[in-house]
Amino acid sequence: MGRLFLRLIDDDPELELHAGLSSKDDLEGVVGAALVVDVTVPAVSPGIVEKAVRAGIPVLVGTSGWSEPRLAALRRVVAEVDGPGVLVIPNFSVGSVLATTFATMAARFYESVEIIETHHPGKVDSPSGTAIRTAELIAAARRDLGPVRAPHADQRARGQQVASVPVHSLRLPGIEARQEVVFGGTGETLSLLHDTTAQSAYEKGIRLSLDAAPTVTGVVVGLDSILSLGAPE
Ligand SMILES: NC(=O)C1=CN([C@@H]2O[C@H](COP(=O)(O)OP(=O)(O)OC[C@H]3O[C@@H](n4cnc5c(N)ncnc54)[C@H](OP(=O)(O)O)[C@@H]3O)[C@@H](O)[C@H]2O)C=CC1
Ligand SMILES: O=C(O)C1=N[C@H](C(=O)O)C[C@H](O)C1
Repeated sequence: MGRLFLRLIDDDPELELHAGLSSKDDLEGVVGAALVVDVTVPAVSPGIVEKAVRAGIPVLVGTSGWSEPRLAALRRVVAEVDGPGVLVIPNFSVGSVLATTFATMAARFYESVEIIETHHPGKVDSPSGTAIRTAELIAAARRDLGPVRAPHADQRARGQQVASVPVHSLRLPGIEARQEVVFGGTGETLSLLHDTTAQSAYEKGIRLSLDAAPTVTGVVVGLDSILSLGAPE
């Protein structure tokens, strides 16, 4: 992802790279930048983002692992500093954010829903950030209806529950990223499948996010927040 960002920044005459940092570099390297982009690993992402916010620099986060408790802690830091905002994008693919939006729309109509996410074997975290975000939005859409029905959820093979939604993670060669949200109802199922077949799927969302992030206030989450996803007129 870092390399993809470097290429897109290089291609854009409006943008200039301040510094490209890896795990071996000192974080002081961000000082003086107009925007920090964090595409690292969930274990270090909160520290990087907090450092940038406290240095007065807006942040675009693509790293996974930003569940609601982590976002709540970040909101407190951003409010305390009363400075730049943070744009957190769990998935830069337009198709993925549409699929998550459709899943949120369907959530109130089904008692049962489970998520199957499949990624390349190099992915270090599970469940994926996209699956966590999707499960949390489904639970929020059903807030007055209660948790989803997940029978025998205490058995390990039934997946990890995120906001009551069972999530099953597969790591397989031959796959970039895929998520299927399966709803079960009376005499029917509904499956919403999104497949990322190449990293080029992230390019449009990255360009839009680089444009939007410097002027964001507070903590803003999701590509849907900067896209117009309303129904056609
Ligand atoms: N939002 C989205 O649409 C997408 C998000 N992602 C997420 O983005 C993240 C990165 O993915 P990906 O690029 O595939 O992962 P990689 O493992 O290829 O890259 C991780 C990068 O993080 C760097 N890093 C690790 N630790 C630190 C540290 N302490 N300080 C600074 N940099 C560090 C690594 O540096 P080094 O090379 O020195 O180890 C490396 O450059 C993941 O969380 C992934 O889930 C991925 C695809 C799409
Ligand atoms: O690591 C990846 O590859 C991806 N990570 C993000 C996630 O955890 O959801 C986004 C996308 O699924 C690719």
